[in-house]
Amino acid sequence: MTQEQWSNIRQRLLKTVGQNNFTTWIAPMVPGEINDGIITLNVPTNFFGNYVSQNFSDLILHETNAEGLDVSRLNFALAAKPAANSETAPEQAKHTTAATKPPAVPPSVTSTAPLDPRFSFDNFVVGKPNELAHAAARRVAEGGPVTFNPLFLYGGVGLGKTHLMHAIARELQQRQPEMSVLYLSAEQFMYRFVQALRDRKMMDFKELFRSVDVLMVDDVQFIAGKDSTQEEFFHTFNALVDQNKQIIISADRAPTDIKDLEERVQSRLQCGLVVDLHPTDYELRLGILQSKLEVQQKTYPGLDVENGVLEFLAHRITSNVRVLEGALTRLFAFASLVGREINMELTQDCLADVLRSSERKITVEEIQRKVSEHYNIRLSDMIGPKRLRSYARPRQVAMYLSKQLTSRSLPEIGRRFGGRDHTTVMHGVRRIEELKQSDSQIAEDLELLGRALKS
Ligand SMILES: Nc1ncnc2c1ncn2[C@@H]1O[C@H](COP(=O)(O)OP(=O)(O)OP(=O)(O)O)[C@@H](O)[C@H]1O
Repeated sequence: MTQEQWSNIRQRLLKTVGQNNFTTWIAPMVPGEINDGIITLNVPTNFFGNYVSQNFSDLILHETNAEGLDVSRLNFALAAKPAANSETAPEQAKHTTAATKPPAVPPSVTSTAPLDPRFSFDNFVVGKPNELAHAAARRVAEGGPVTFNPLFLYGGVGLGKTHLMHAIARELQQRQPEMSVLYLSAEQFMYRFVQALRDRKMMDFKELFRSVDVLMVDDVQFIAGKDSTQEEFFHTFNALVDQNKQIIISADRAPTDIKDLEERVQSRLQCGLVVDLHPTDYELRLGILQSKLEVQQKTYPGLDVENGVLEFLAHRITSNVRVLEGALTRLFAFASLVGREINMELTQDCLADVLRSSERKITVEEIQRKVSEHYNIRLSDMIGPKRLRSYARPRQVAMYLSKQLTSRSLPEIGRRFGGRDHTTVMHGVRRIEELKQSDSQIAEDLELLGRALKS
């Protein structure tokens, strides 16, 4: 880090922590190296390091990142020589610690992030991939005795985690309006925490979070690597579980797969019910499209969709529900603008970019794996030098499919087949092209493999 960068960070910290805190806690620190996303800060005493770590680390991280530095952790090391100002630090520390105790102020009113009215159970389409998550969410939304705590929902991007969280919150509020339900993203949790530190309102913060009946935190993976936030989250979590209050968490992966999440936090997150939303299948995608179609038709009455269009979209757009939904919205907007009906031609025109980017990229390695499984030979034999027909034919099939289904050139394909020459690949491809016409078994194998790879 350059001197100038550190000086910018210090200036911003001065504004957020105030002159007193700055002189006592920030000014004496001397930055060291940044390694693997960890910045070393040299501090005069262990006590000093602990205090800064507990009270200011998220702020420091935030400002360091704002300066464009890729830092996810702070490491406090004892400075060889006392840093400037350090002699005065312990004395001032006492004052500051005392000063951080806030005056007794009533806790602020519990407020939730606004709930999206579109996200209710009524318009959540259930299929095999999400039925367990849906059932668990429904159970929690009934608001009965707490049976699993926390409920941990996870799944890839755009598979409906936030939708289910909002649906639970809405349902709980409707069934039991007196219940205080706090829904927020993990990012908002962190910013509230940092703000409470800055404004010296930690007591209010703690009281607010410990007084709710249901706490819902979306995208918890966000706090990974943010040590003080994790610590505070851990205490909040424990306090609520102790009081038998329901906690619902979502993340983009399972607790054990969240890197840089403390082990104790991971283990707490797993002690209730962990359910995942699997990637959608064709039937679920079609169901979702049909339900979104009704919404679109209310906005654009009279606009019809030709048979086969929804099926085509469900087949082609497999990445996530958000993209699927966006595609339908765009189709309707486009059709109503140009005054055309929604048929296959319009769909191809209007969604060319989405359809192109959602085409699955098949790799040579995948092809090799599938083909060797199909012919029941080892992958190493397919790539290796053996020339026996029982290896050579599958190898040629794999070369042919690699040419057809990937954008790799012949030399690139050759390199992936044990460093073979491009002429060998060309020969293999031609041989299979010939056999495809004369050998019905080969033609059938190609058809089957092609379909399996594209699905
Ligand atoms: N089963 C479903 N039925 C109806 N709509 C769905 C379903 N699954 C997802 N959606 C819709 O897809 C969009 C994306 O869902 P959502 O925001 O809940 O995803 P997410 O899993 O929270 O994604 P992210 O990881 O990006 O936070 C929303 O508009 C949501 O309504």
